[in-house]
Amino acid sequence: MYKVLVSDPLSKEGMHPLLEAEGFKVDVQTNLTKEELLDRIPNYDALLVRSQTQVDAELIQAATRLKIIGRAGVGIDNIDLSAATEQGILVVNAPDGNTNSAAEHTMAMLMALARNIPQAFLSLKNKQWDRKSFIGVELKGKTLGVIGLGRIGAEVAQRAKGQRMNVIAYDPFLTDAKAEKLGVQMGTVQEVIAAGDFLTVHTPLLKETKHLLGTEAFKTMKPGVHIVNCARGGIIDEDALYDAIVSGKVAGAALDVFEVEPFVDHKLLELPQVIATPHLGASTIEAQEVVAVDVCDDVVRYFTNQAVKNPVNLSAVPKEVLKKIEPYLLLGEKLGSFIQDLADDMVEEFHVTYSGDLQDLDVSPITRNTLKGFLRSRLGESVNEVNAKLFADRLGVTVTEQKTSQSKGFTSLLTVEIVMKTGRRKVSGTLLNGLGARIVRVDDFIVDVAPEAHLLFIRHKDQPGAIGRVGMTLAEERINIATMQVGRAEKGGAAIMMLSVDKYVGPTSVEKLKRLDDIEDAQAIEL
Ligand SMILES: NC(=O)C1=CN([C@@H]2O[C@H](COP(=O)(O)OP(=O)(O)OC[C@H]3O[C@@H](n4cnc5c(N)ncnc54)[C@H](O)[C@@H]3O)[C@@H](O)[C@H]2O)C=CC1
Ligand SMILES: O=C(O)C(=O)COP(=O)(O)O
Repeated sequence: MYKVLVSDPLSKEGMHPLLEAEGFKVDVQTNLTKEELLDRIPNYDALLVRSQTQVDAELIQAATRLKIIGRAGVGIDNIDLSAATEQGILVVNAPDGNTNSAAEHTMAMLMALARNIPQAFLSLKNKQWDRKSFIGVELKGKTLGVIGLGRIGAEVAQRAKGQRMNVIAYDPFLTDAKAEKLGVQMGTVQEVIAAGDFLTVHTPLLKETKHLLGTEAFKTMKPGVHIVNCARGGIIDEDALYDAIVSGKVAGAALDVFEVEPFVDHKLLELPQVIATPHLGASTIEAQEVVAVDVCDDVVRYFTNQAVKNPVNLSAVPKEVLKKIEPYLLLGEKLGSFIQDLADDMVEEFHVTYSGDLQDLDVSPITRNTLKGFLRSRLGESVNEVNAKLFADRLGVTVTEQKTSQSKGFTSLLTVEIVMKTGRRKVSGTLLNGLGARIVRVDDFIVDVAPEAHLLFIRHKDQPGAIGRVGMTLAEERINIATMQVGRAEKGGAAIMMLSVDKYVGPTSVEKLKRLDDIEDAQAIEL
């Protein structure tokens, strides 16, 4: 008998695959304290949650019998994925079931915000017939800026078109074809932020999207902009939003999600321009039924030895193979992540080439890990070596794997090349005896740098003073240089600098570098 604990409210109708299957005992206990959960979890084979239960490393460590965690929804930021993977626990989610509900909730919030509906209702409840205080604005003809045009963002964009809004969107994986199909204009993130009369965010919460709308972004927005967040708290900096509303720059905000949840007292709610719901985007009868069916189905599949439909973690590599290729898995992941930071346009092709010793190995797990590194910095932790290829297919990125005998003098060489409409970028890495992983080539330039932490790749003209200007600018930004290499194709021609620095180089500092004389491009790389 497999024991399943359901620790967040799931639709009873949606749980039928599990309730009807033989050999499962389901306990629904949705109000457990952390201590109670820690105490009971060792008795269970499966755990089903939504966003409220914090499945942290402590809980996972205590879960000695647990084989599978099902997240009845999209976001998996309440689950410590690496702790689960380390302990061999499979995590599955339900990525599609609540898309429609979240999109409808976003539209409801957008319209309620434009017409002050919650505020007017509250006033009427307080026995005031006040028609003057709640003059709204129309949506028709206004511009909606959408940041993150994935499942939900795309649905919102289509609905906004129905309201006769103009839609401008930014998503690193947005293709011309998709933009055309949805009838949206494509822009950079800065262009979207500056163009919107209304702005709505639909990205996961990642290192790259944390405080995406912060003090600097608010400065560049249109005065009187309205902001909607039905994705994740933390994408918008709540303190910066508060200040922008108080200063009059932002006319109002509609929030379904918050940096810390749950709460009952929040300073943003003291502002009359803010309307809010307690994380209700996915809370419809329909969505809850579908997401519960999806995860319950996967739990049954897992225990009856069938392939699960929505795996979020776990490698499919046999242990013996894993041992041989393990060091290259990490190198591949780092190279994938490195090349993502070099991509300045939609990536259409992703090629991984193996040479030297690597020719004799089964390299497909390395390719999957490289692809995972590439996609993860944009799509978050839900991308893993199991599902990375699936994500690439969905995004229309062609992935190839090749072996060649040309290892350019290295014992083994792993090269990742991306092809975009605007050009190609390439990075190679190797494992050096005693020194570990190194990046040895970027485009056609030879470098030698450990793929770690904060790097800066600069293309410049080989002219006196260029290096000094970069050094001065970084000093002004209080960024310390740890190592620096320069290389050039020919005297006075194209040249590069590869720096490792002591802290994250933010977009403002990168822009400053790009504006320097003789500097053609600068890219911050976070590994
Ligand atoms: N309020 C609620 O109850 C619900 C919230 N959500 C949240 O909504 C968000 C979106 O969900 P889905 O559309 O299903 O996910 P998705 O994975 O289909 O779409 C996310 C999109 O964000 C894009 N993205 C990643 N980094 C970006 C960046 N720096 N700038 C712009 N775009 C970036 C990705 O390329 C991707 O297309 C997630 O955070 C999810 O957890 C989802 C369902 C319900
Ligand atoms: O699916 C998601 O990402 C959500 O945010 C929905 O969260 P919930 O299942 O309603 O707690």
